[in-house]
Amino acid sequence: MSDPTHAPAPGDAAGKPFIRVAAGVILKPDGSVLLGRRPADKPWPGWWELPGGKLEPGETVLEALARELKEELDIEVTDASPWVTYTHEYPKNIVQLAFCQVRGWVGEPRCMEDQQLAWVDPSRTPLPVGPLLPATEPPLRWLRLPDRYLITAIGGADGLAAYLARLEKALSAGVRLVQFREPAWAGNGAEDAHAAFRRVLRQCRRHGARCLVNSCHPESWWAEADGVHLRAADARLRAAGVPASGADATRPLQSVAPGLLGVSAHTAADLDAARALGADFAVLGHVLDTPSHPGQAGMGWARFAELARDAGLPVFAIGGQSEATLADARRHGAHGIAGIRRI
Ligand SMILES: Nc1nc2c([nH]c(=O)n2[C@H]2C[C@H](O)[C@@H](COP(=O)(O)OP(=O)(O)OP(=O)(O)O)O2)c(=O)[nH]1
Repeated sequence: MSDPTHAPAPGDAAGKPFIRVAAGVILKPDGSVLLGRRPADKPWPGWWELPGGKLEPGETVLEALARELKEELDIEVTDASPWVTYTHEYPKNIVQLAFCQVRGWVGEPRCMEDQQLAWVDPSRTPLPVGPLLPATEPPLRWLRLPDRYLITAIGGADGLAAYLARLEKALSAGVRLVQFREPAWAGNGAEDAHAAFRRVLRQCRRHGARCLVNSCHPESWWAEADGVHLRAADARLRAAGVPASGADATRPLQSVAPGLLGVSAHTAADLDAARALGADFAVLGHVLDTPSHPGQAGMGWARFAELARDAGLPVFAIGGQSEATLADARRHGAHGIAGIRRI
């Protein structure tokens, strides 16, 4: 779980200068990311960061990003999308960093400002470079989150064998993040569901995938999983310190469920709760119409983008998502896609 103190856009509350920065998460198809070492003539000399710089008056984030990457690295950006906007308070200023994923560019990045460059694999820690700027650590951690999140819908004991076969296919195809969520389990009840959860967990682990458990399941199961995924209402209660029924909201979540923390969100208030709890990511939707919410129109991509922009943490799009929508999701600020049927 991440440090919950980094709320976005606190303004100039501490009386410190507030600066806006566009930073490029320049990704090669193999997942490696480009880091730069700050030159001697800038603040924080010698520290490693993502290439980028301050917005000039009247510039959008993507305009500033394109200008900075041309000036610093001599590349032309051809494919960039907003990712996470994150605010960090330094001793002397407050910096709001709009991290953008860059997957297309023309030219070979080269040092134009006397900085040093290195392509690193973010999944290999510690990274083979010197210290990172404090606000550069979260995006490198977020890059270790898969971009597809599969949620189970087994239904009951009768469907388990067929589901495990489907899960095997998804894991073989590269799915590395799964959520066990069975709010309406049919069969012999909780005991049966617990056995199914353990089967799903074992199968995920055989593939090196992580499996979270939804907070609709007993808190006593949570520590077995690779993390917990809180329903929106549970996250709001916990963020407010109100005990949820059957759960001890006063016990720190990290001690009940070590590992990843995901939160479901439908509104800005839900995303605020996710951030307050230090969630690793949120799942926001539903975006497009989906059979799991018949008759309820999706929020659409424009609203999704607006909410995700202020979330301050990685956001998965849910509702009508599939491989075919991943590019759209990224264009609108999503970290990735989540779903039951087509992930
Ligand atoms: N580019 C970049 N800046 C970062 C990162 N993490 C982080 O805390 N920062 C902070 C450091 C600085 O306070 C600020 C960026 O300012 P900068 O001095 O590099 O901006 P700039 O390139 O426009 O430079 P200048 O006009 O001041 O010379 O953001 C990061 O990963 N990338």
